[in-house]
Amino acid sequence: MGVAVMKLRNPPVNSLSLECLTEFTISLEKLENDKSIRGVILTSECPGIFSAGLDLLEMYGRNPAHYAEYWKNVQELWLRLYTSNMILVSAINGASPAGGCLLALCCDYRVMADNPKYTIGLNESLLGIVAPFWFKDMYVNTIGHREAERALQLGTLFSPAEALKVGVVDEVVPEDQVHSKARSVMTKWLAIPDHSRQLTKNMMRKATADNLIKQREADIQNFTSFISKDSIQKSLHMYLEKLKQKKG
Ligand SMILES: CCCCCC/C=C/CC(=O)SCCNC(=O)CCNC(=O)[C@H](O)C(C)(C)COP(=O)(O)OP(=O)(O)OC[C@H]1O[C@@H](n2cnc3c(N)ncnc32)[C@H](O)[C@@H]1OP(=O)(O)O
Repeated sequence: MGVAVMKLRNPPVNSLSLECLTEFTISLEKLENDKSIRGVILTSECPGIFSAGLDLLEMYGRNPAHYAEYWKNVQELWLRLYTSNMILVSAINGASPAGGCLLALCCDYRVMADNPKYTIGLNESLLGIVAPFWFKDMYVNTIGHREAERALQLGTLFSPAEALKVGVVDEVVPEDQVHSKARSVMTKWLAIPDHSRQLTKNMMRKATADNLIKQREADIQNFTSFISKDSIQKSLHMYLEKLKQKKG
């Protein structure tokens, strides 16, 4: 029925390394250019993890040129996903913090597995970093200003039930039904004529995408100088140590 399933596979946690981001963007571009494909189901092949978000090791201990290159690719993937003409449905079958949540938010519909161990949200402030304006814009578009304001400041990671309540996801289903539900949602969306659905999507999303497009270079500069700061590098170091210690 012209539907592709994209499975993220970058063990152990599907972090979005530079290589992973680049491959993702290229695959998406290929699908976008394949006229037989009308929809994509985005999911993960890593057990229990949808995506751990941006790769912290791409943002820690590197040089400014690397940070700039990395951020340019983060922007590129986001723009492609957010403005895709295809129907995107995410089957969120695991934890989905920060950049993982960002991927899901780009989709037209989000189905999440009902497992309280899986959380989702933009938790950047917990890491001592700040979600950029275009992450924030998409959050506001999805859950409204007040909820986004609170969730962004607190770095809230929502359980599936909370995520459903606040509107971060559209549906929560038993874990073994995530993929079948994503497929049935896709079938419903495929019944809508492409041209009217695409024009409507574009109307809803264009202003948010244009907001980044018109200041991409400044956003890269801003990221590079922010992430290069000693204080921010220290925060990332502490966060990485905390992740290690968690293992015991
Ligand atoms: C204007 C400036 C703007 C700046 C904005 C920058 C925006 C950033 C957005 C982001 O996406 S930042 C990344 C945020 N991600 C997280 O906070 C997730 C952190 N990870 C976790 O919470 C957990 O790892 C998990 C995903 C819930 C999985 O838990 P699990 O117990 O299954 O695995 P771990 O033992 O914790 O991890 C295994 C292994 O993977 C490493 N790792 C985890 N997450 C990342 C990551 N995002 N990047 C790189 N590496 C990661 C972890 O350190 C372990 O490594 P080890 O070597 O095996 O110890």
